[in-house]
Amino acid sequence: MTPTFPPDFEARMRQQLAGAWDAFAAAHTTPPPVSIRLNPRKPGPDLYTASIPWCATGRYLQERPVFTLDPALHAGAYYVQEASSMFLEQIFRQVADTTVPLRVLDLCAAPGGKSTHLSSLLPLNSLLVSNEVIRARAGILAENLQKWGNPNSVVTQNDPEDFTPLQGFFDVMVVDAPCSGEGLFRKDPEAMDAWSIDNVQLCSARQRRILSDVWPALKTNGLLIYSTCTYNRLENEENLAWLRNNHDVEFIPLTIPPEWGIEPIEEDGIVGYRFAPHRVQGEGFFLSVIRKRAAETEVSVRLSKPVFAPPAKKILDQITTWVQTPEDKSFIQREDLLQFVPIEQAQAVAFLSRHLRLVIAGTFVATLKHDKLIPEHALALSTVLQPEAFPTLSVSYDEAIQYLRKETLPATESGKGFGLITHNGLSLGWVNQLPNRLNNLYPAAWRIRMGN
Ligand SMILES: C[S@@+](CC[C@H](N)C(=O)[O-])C[C@H]1O[C@@H](n2cnc3c(N)ncnc32)[C@H](O)[C@@H]1O
Repeated sequence: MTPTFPPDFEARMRQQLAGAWDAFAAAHTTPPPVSIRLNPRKPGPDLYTASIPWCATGRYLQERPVFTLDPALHAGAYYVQEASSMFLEQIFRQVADTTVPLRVLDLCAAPGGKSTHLSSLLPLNSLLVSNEVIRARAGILAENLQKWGNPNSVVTQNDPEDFTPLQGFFDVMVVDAPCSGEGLFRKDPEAMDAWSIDNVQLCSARQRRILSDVWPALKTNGLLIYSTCTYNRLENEENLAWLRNNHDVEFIPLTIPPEWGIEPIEEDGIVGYRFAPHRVQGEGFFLSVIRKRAAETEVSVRLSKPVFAPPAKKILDQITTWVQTPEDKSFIQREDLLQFVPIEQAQAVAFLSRHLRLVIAGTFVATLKHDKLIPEHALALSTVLQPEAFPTLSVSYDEAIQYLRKETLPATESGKGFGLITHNGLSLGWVNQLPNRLNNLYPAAWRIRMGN
């Protein structure tokens, strides 16, 4: 049955879509497609049925499995994401230069759909700063990026205005702005109750504020990717026109085969792309790529004194055997926590720590407890874990679920000390092997609660 759309929304969309309103409304009576994006650096699950044309690792599923009960999801082998959003990939295929390390900001990043994608699209010696202003959501973002496992991510929890002083720091900025969410009405019909013209206006004004705050942090010739999951002009075309009127910008066109069903928008010098569910197999989405032409000064990331202490030699000797290619990593110690970042980005991360609230700086390796190193969960999920460094305990599906529920597993014959639990070649986390049982070290906050 066609949903009852908010009357003001329907009236506007009828006008905006001209003759296509009936097809648009009818698309809201069909179930939203289920799609996932595979992690190219982890063994993939054998789940997919069809590829998503604009994303090499995107797959449509025939039906929605119980994702929570799939160990591969918890291991970061894939991310559940609606298909239109995966279009981000085309910018990195067509416009951005990914042969060199890039500094990228994902400003409104939680829960991490675009950030996990960006982290795979960027060279591993790049720096991805994934930011989320709301504290609880920043925690979920950090969890998802740790599961994804790439060493190029930093998670921050800041207001957009905190980025204003970082002049010319970023090569690419993604602003996936908080919006009125018209494009999610099919997936989340309750979003219709929150919709109003006042809220659209409020969102549009907030988006302009966000863009003004972060604009100085983009380099000259740097790319801004602006996206929303809404259809109205106020939050899309009119915000782009406002950007063009207030800043020296160039809109970048992308090459899009017509059969993809994406609607290119070109008017008055602005260029954008609209996704609607009667034309694409995905939800409503809008995206535009903008190059900054104005000359921007670049902040110096050089600091007079080192911010982070290097670990003691004895510790370093041990943890460098736990990761692949330790020579291209910079290891640091923050209180009892040992972590690493790509060596090329060490100075930039130290600089950021002076300006931003870092939730995660690189990959957590271990915690120092009474002179003993306890491996961190993030290391188990890291794509650069040295697999030979720890004994592995390959478990069945039922045992994997037991482990992910943080239940105690029976002892094995394999030895004592820290061991890596794996299922279908994917690392799930650590256990401490004791003579009579395996002590389950899965993070309590991440455990599966379903069905308990
Ligand atoms: C569309 S969602 C981001 C989705 C995310 N990019 C992804 O792909 O998974 C917008 C995000 O902006 C955050 N947000 C809300 N108000 C904000 C503000 N004033 N400034 C910056 N971000 C804000 C929300 O908490 C939300 O996480």
